[in-house]
Amino acid sequence: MTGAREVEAARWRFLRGGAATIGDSAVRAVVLASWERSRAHAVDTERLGASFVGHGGPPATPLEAAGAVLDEAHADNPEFAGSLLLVDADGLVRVRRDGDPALSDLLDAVRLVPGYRHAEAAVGTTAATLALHEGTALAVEGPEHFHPQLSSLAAAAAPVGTGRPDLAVVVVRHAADGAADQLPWARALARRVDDQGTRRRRARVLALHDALDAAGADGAPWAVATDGDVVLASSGVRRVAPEDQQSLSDRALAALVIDEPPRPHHVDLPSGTCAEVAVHEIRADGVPVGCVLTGGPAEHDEAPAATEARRRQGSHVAPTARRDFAAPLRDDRSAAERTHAEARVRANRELLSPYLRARQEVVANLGHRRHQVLLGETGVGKRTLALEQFHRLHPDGAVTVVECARIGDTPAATDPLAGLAEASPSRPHLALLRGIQALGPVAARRLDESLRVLVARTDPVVVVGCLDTASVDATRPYGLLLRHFHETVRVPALRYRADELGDIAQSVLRTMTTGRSLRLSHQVVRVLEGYPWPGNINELEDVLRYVVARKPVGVVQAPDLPSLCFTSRAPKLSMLETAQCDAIIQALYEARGNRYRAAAMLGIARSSLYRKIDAFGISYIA
Ligand SMILES: Nc1ncnc2c1ncn2[C@@H]1O[C@H](COP(=O)(O)OP(=O)(O)OP(=O)(O)O)[C@@H](O)[C@H]1O
Repeated sequence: MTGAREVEAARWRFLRGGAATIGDSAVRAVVLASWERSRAHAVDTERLGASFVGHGGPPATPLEAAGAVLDEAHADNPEFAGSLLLVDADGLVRVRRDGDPALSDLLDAVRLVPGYRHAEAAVGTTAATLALHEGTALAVEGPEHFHPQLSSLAAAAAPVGTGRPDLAVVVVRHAADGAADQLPWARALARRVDDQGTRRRRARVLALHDALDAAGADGAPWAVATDGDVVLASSGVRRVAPEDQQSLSDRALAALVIDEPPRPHHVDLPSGTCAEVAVHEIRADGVPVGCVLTGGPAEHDEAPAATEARRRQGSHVAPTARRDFAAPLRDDRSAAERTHAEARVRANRELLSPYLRARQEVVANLGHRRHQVLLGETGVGKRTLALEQFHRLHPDGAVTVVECARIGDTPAATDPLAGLAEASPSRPHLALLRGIQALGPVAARRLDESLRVLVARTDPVVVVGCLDTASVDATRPYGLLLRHFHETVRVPALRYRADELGDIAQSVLRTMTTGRSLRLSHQVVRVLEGYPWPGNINELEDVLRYVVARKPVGVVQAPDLPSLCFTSRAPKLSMLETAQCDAIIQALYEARGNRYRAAAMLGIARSSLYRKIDAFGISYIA
C-alpha cells in the first residue's frame, strides 16, 4: 500500500481539487470512491459531524450476543491494546469494548461512543461504513479516513452475516499500529457474532414452541406464544374467528410491554365470546424471551342472571330488572333510534375522555384555521398536542415556535413573527406562541402588531397560543393578544387522564431508553395512576428519569419508584370522574357485564375501559 504520507498528501489534494488532482495509485479505489461519496455529502472536515442519536432500535443480530462475543475476545487476548466495536448500517456505534486506556480516550474524543452516529454522510470514510457498503472485510488506516480528526486511528471491519448485513465488527488501534493485519480477526469475530445471534434466535423460537407444547399438554384449548417478532398460535386458536385470533395475538404481544396478571382473568373477544386467559413469561437460558397466553372460552359466557347487584365503592344498588339498552345499537332499529344511539356514544366518549375531546377541538380548529388558545397547567402537553395534530393534518406544513419568555422586552428586541407577517407563506404554517403569560408589555405590543396582520390575511397561517392556567389574568400584558384568538381549548391535567397514564409513561420511557428493554410492571402503573401529578408530564418525566438512572433495563417494580409517588394519593373522585364512573357502571350493567359491548356503547377502546374500571376501583359488575 502507498505510504501514510503519500495518502495524507493525496487526501489534502483531493479536499482542495477532487479526484482529478490525485494519481491512480495514490489511494485504493474503494477508499477513493468513499472519499467521493463523503465529498458529495458535504462532510465538514473542520468539525466532526458525529451526533448523538440515542441507542436506536434492535438490529437483526441480538446485541447482547454480540457484546458477549466481544467480552470473550478481550478476555482471551489480554495483550490486545485496542478496542472492539459494533457499528450498525446507519453508522450508529452500538457496542464498544476497550483494551487500552489511551486509545479509549482518543475514541471518546472523536465520539466513537455508543449512541453516536458515524455515518459516511456525517464523518466521511470509516472502516465500518466501507465494509458494510462493500459487503466485505476492509481496513482503513490513518489518513485514509476522510476526516482529519480520525487520522490517528486504524481500523479493520467485517460485516456480520451475509446478504444485507446490518452490523459490522470493528477492530480499532492507533494509526501507528496499523489494522490490515487485524482483518482475519475481525472476520472471525463477525462470524462468531453471527453464530451467537443465530443460536440465540433459534433458542428463542424453540422456547416459544416448547411453551406452546406445554400449554397443549396442560389441556389449554388456546395458546399463543410470542417473543415480539414471532407469534405462534396453537391449532385451537387457529379454529376461532379471525378477529378473535387477532385479539388473542394482540393481547399476547401487549403482555410483553404491559404486565398481564398470571392468574386467569376474563376478557371479551370481538365476536362476543367471553374468554378466560392467563399470561406467563417464557425464559430461555434463564433470560426472559417472550410470553405465552393460554386460555379458552369462559364456562359461563353470560353473567349469572340471578346476580343483580352492582356497586361502586359500596354505594350502588341494583335495579330490579334488566333492560336491553344496547338494542338501539343494532341494525334492525329505526334511523332515529340509531342516530340517538350514535349521539349517546359520542356523548359518552366525550365524558369519558376530556383529553380526547380537547384533542378533537384542537384538530377542528386547526383544520378550519381558527386561531386558538390552549389553556392548561404547566407541562400538560399543550405544545406537543398542537404540534402533533398540526403535523398530522399537514405533513408538509411549516412551524414557527415562539418562546414568549425569551422575547426581550425592550424596543430593540426582534419580533419573532415579523418575517411571517411580511411574507405570506404558500403552504400551511403554524405559529405556536408558547407561554404567552410570560410576555412583557413591550413584547406583547409588538406581537399584537404582527398578529393583527397575520389573522387579517387569508393565507394558511394558523396561530396557537399556549397559556398556563396558573397565570390566567387577562389584565396582564398577554391580555392584549386575546382578541386575535377565536377559540379556547382546555387541556386537562394528567391526573384526569388516569386511564392513559400507563401508555404515556411507557412512551416517555421508550424515548429515554432508546433500544433498551425497560418496562413498567402492572403494580407500578397502578401507583402512578394514584399520584396526582401536580407537575403533569414534566414531573412524570422527572420521576422516570430517576427510575432509568437506577434501573436501566428490566421491569420497573414499585420499590424502584421515588418515595414521592407513594406519599400523596390522588384526591377523591372529582365531579367529572364521578360522572364517568357512573356512565361505565351504567354501560356495563346494560351490556350485562359484557365489556366488549359496554366499550362499544361508551365509544371507547376496550383497553381503555379496562383501565378505567381499575382506576375507578369498580370492583364487581354482574
Ligand atoms: N402524549 C404525550 N406522551 C408522552 N410525552 C408527552 C406527551 N405530551 C407531552 N409530552 C412531553 O411532556 C413534556 C411537556 O410537554 P409540552 O411542552 O407539550 O407541555 P406544555 O403544556 O406545552 O408545557 P409548558 O406549560 O411548560 O409550556 C414534553 O417533554 C413532552 O415531550
